[in-house]
Amino acid sequence: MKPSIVNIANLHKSFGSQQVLQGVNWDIAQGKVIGLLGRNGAGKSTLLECLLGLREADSGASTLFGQPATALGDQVRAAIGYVPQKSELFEWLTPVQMLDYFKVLYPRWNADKVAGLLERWGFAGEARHTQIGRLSGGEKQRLSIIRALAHDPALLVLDEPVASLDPVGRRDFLHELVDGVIERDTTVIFSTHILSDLERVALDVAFLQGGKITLQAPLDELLESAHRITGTAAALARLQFRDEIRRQQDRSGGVSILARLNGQEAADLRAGPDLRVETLSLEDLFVEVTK
Ligand SMILES: Nc1ncnc2c1ncn2[C@@H]1O[C@H](COP(=O)(O)OP(=O)(O)OP(=O)(O)O)[C@@H](O)[C@H]1O
Repeated sequence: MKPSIVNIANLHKSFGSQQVLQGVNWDIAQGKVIGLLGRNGAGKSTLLECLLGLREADSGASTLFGQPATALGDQVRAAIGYVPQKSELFEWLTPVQMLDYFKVLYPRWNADKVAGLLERWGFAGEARHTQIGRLSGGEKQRLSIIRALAHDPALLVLDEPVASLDPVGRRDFLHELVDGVIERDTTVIFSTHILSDLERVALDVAFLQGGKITLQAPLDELLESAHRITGTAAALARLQFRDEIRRQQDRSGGVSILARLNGQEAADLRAGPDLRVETLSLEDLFVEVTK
């Protein structure tokens, strides 16, 4: 079994009376690539910040590489790459100056990789000597990603990394993630709302809902096994599932169950009367799980 890189135990965080994280438990093994999903305001950024020790939780613990996130040693710090939702780059420096500044801080800085990414990601010409404050939102985001990848981190945490990228920028980023990062057994956690991107790179998905990770599974397995079963309350009342995700009743009295089924279980249900059994797209699944 691969070692655990991130371990979160019973993490709570409130802002005033608003309880955002309500007992998050999450264990992430080395080499996992996880897409973190949740509705706007679900607490994804808060969770990623608490996970990294950048924001103090009210209770509970987060450990990275076995060390408390709030007291990381230099070696562990140097093994982490982070792209925040709003990048805080040094606006008065140029991209080259900013990267030179960070280079000194990281023993494993990969200068060849940085040069290649600058070249391919739109910083071949003038932009590399333009003050960062004058770059567009997408250019700043690319730069923030370059900075996070530059030291070949063992743990990469990305908070909506592609939100301001155009389709070409997103494709370039996904390429880099698949070829340059995931292949090296890097552990990656990234939050996103762009589900099509997730289907291209995420091996696992985790849903944050109601302040907890309510579901985590390999994406392909989940898409294959997740079914929505609908029918009358009477027909569904009899059904019990080994792997039921949620069960709810709508206003008209109809019931819908979201459950993970194997092929045989789905076929048996379909053969019975009064039930509708459907597989779900990732978007449908997102809607169902985060209701
Ligand atoms: N510093 C803060 N002070 C007060 N409330 C905050 C603070 N940071 C976050 N919140 C609140 O906590 C909740 C979760 O915010 P968070 O940014 O973690 O959500 P998110 O899942 O990342 O959302 P999105 O998908 O929109 O980026 C929101 O309701 C937000 O308003």
